[in-house]
Amino acid sequence: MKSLGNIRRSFAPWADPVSKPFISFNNVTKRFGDFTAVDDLSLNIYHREFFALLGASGCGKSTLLRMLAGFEQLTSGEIVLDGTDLAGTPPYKRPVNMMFQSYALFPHMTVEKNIAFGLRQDGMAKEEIAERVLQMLKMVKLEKFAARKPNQLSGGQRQRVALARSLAKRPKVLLLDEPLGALDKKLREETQFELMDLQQNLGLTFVVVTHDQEEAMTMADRIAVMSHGKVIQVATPAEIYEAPNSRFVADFIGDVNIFDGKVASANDSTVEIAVDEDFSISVITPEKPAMGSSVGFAIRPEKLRVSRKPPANPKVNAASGELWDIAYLGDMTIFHVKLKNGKVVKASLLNAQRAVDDPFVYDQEVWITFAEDAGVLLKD
Ligand SMILES: Nc1ncnc2c1ncn2[C@@H]1O[C@H](COP(=O)(O)OP(=O)(O)OP(=O)(O)O)[C@@H](O)[C@H]1O
Repeated sequence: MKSLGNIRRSFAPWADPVSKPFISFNNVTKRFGDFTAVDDLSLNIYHREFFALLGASGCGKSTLLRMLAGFEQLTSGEIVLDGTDLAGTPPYKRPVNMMFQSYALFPHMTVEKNIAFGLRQDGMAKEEIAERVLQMLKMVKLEKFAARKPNQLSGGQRQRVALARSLAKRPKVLLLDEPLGALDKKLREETQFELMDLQQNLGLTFVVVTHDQEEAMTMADRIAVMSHGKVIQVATPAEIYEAPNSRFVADFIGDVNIFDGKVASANDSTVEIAVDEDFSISVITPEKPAMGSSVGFAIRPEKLRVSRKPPANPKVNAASGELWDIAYLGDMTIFHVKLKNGKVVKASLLNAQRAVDDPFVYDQEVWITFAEDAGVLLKD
């Protein structure tokens, strides 16, 4: 797994002030009539990065990819690749290739011919084509299937042919629009890791569009979360999850509890938020919200502790309630706790032990507590 590899751990060109972006979207806008699909968007992607564009349907992520590939003209702004403004460069002359869904394979051609197609069009010598195709077949582990037609393959195999075909021309950048959309869960997960290996071994830059947050979290070095043609946050999966910059991102990625309140006090590092008369939240944050302003506090279910005993200070970072629902999922248990103020919060507990002496039961009075650095302040 890439994320555990030492090489990858130190891969962070975006944090290095001397490294130059490989792809830059500078103030890119795309309008269809009076509808703005991409709105004054700026974004940098680095060489060898696995970059994911994540967002709900219609947020503009495919349009962004299609502009990079050259299938769509910009209304304004520029896209720079490796120091060159791409305006005026037709799609087939760009050093990018787009991987289409598996159904874009030619049904009457064998796997081998499908992979060779682009190379032939480019007029590559026959022997060279044969060599390249074999290399691609090995890479996607389909040597034995070279002579089959697409309809004689499984969905996953077809997907791998589509991948081999799009990599055969050795593009500097591979664009993938929902590449694993057609696959079932298990195959999808396997293919995710294959894609990550390939990208790393070939030293390519991948830009993938997906609406599947788990997929983006698994594969990407960084994720851009998009909404209504704008980028809301660009960060590593861990940062997106642990330090969402907005209510939108906190809510979009994973499960979250959000509390609303007003800023009651603040010092250099800590802000106190009054939620109601029995419950206030002390949070360590670099944010400097105005006194009395309305803010939110986001905390993930696994960061909440559930206990039967009241904590030492029951007014700060602690609230009591009733165990409303218990869902045992095997590896973890999810608790829904209905607080005194009526709000239902979600807490998850890892089942690290097989048997528990004194398990939680429904309707029991419990306390949820959390640490000062367990959640984030949301100013919007
Ligand atoms: N050719 C077009 N003419 C008019 N509107 C378009 C055109 N292409 C896209 N749009 C609109 O632009 C918006 C963004 O489309 P886009 O395909 O980029 O979304 P997306 O985020 O990729 O969504 P999905 O996940 O559903 O593919 C949508 O509201 C879409 O209806």
